[in-house]
Amino acid sequence: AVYTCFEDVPQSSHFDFVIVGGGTAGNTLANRLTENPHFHVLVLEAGPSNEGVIDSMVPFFANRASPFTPWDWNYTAIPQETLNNRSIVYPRGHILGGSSSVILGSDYMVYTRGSSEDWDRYASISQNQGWSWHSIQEYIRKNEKWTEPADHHNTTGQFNPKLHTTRGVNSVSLPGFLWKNTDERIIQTTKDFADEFPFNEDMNSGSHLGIGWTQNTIDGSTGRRSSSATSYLGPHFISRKNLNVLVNARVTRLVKTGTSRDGKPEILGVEFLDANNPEKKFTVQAHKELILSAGSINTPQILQLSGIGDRHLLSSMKIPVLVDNPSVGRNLSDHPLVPNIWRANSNNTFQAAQRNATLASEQFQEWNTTGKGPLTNEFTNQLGWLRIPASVTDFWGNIEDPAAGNNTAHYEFMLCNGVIPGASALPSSDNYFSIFTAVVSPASRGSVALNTSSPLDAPLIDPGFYKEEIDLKVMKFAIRSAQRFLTGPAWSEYIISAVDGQGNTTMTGDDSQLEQYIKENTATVFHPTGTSSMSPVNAGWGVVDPDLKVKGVVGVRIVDLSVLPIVPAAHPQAAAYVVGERAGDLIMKSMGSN
Ligand SMILES: Cc1cc2nc3c(=O)[nH]c(=O)nc-3n(C[C@H](O)[C@H](O)[C@H](O)COP(=O)(O)OP(=O)(O)OC[C@H]3O[C@@H](n4cnc5c(N)ncnc54)[C@H](O)[C@@H]3O)c2cc1C
Repeated sequence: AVYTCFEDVPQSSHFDFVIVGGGTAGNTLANRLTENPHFHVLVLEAGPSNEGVIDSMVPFFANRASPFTPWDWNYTAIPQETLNNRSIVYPRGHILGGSSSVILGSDYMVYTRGSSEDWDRYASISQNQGWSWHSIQEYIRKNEKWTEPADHHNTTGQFNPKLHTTRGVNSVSLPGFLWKNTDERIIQTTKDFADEFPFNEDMNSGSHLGIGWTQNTIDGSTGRRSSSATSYLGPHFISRKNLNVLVNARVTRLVKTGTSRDGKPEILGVEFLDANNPEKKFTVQAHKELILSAGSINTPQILQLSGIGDRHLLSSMKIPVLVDNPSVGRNLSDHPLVPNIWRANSNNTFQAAQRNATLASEQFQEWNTTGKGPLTNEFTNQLGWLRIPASVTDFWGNIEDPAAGNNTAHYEFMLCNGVIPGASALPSSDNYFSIFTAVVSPASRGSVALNTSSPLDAPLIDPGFYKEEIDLKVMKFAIRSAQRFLTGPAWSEYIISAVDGQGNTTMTGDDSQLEQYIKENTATVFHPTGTSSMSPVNAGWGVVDPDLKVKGVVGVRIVDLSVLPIVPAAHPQAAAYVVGERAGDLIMKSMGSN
């Protein structure tokens, strides 16, 4: 069951596994471990329950769940020199379901598995074939539950049914509401410009290049978002006697409980604050393993607060050093994103309901009573995964191509029928079309580090955008590519003119004007990864072994997106689910339980 008060949690003295963070990967693991009725699991989640949070249920209200709400950690990144010293908002889910429950403005419920080369690179970096594309297919099948889109439209040619299954846990669907005015133009342009913008029937095959229909974590039968909380903690799972979830429980540090025979600290305890009783610190101990699933920002923060990290940083905060590991919090990779907006000759865009309260209310009623209509969708019906063509000579100079291989994208298009509410300021009049561009195989790296020794203070988050100039070059190419896309004949009567960005910058100017446009308008796609990276056993770097056990200690694994060494060229919630599923498998096997 889900509890709001620690005293109400039964068997509070005996838990085999304690999972810190009821997010995407954490809830997946909690579900799999409690398939064994003898394993008692406690999940400690800092945020509130997702029950009744309408903004987290309605796909099109996704942007309202974050930022600056109780369901968000409300982080801001440190000022980025490369973005004219701007500090950008850096949302993270603070709610049961974690970041799979909050989806803001420019990012959605997009379900993308990445390219096969991304996963094969993880296997190669970690020297463990269990992370290869071939090996993770079983976890994709355990995760995905394909559902018909909410409007039951004919989906022939919009996905490849052979790649999908209805047997998993987490609902996935195609768009449940079609925007004919833009859907048809986008697909037509993949025919008109087939060389540069080829159509891809299903970008989740492992070969993701091209433009195709977006798959989302939405349950088409209800028109509602599917998160790790609604799926893996759904009614027939959360009723298990051995599955206990405590919300409003913020873990402040891990606690050493002993020393192993080979002299390593054994860590099975956690200290946490219960929002109902903020004066008191609680501790709880796992009997078998402690799992950190607090996500790419909070997992390294908790490690550092517990004395696991770079000794120079820890000493400067007067935190006793348990394990000196400079890799903790380093190696962050994320996707920078720029919204590109054009005035459109249409009155059938997102803006119609934004400016008409009666229409907005009708759309909500339709969603609420029938599970149909425009609110069953997120914001993009089509995505593109694209590369700098080999014909562009001298693009990379001496720099090694940062993509995982020749079939992996350098940049992405998210194509939207208007200005997305919350993602950009809504102009007071007219209608729009937008293409969000993102650098999806970045060379730059950032970091997460404690700002103070207080667990209640936000860490310093540095996404490191454009630290490597090549990423800026890729973004320039991506925006010009978006402009080329709209020169297709399908758009000639539709696109009126490009709209200026923040700070009166324009995307249509020369190289240096375009650079200013990028610097003033870059945000994050919210995909930080790699801050507790896995590395080969006995490597001189990295935070966890390929079985996700924390190096240098006994008792703790990390099970969230922070363990993947590089952000995939994908929206990474599917990857977080894969990490949760594989961790379940690894732990069950190590306990002799399957
Ligand atoms: C606004 C937004 C939109 C996104 N949109 C998409 C998308 O459309 N498609 C996609 O594929 N990906 C998307 N992502 C990225 C994706 O959601 C994340 O990469 C993924 O969910 C990460 O999973 P995780 O398990 O690593 O962490 P999370 O799901 O973030 O889970 C971490 C959990 O730990 C909890 N926690 C943290 N610290 C503590 C603590 N001290 N004590 C107790 N609990 C703690 C958090 O509250 C949270 O519930 C989005 C992310 C955000 C923030």
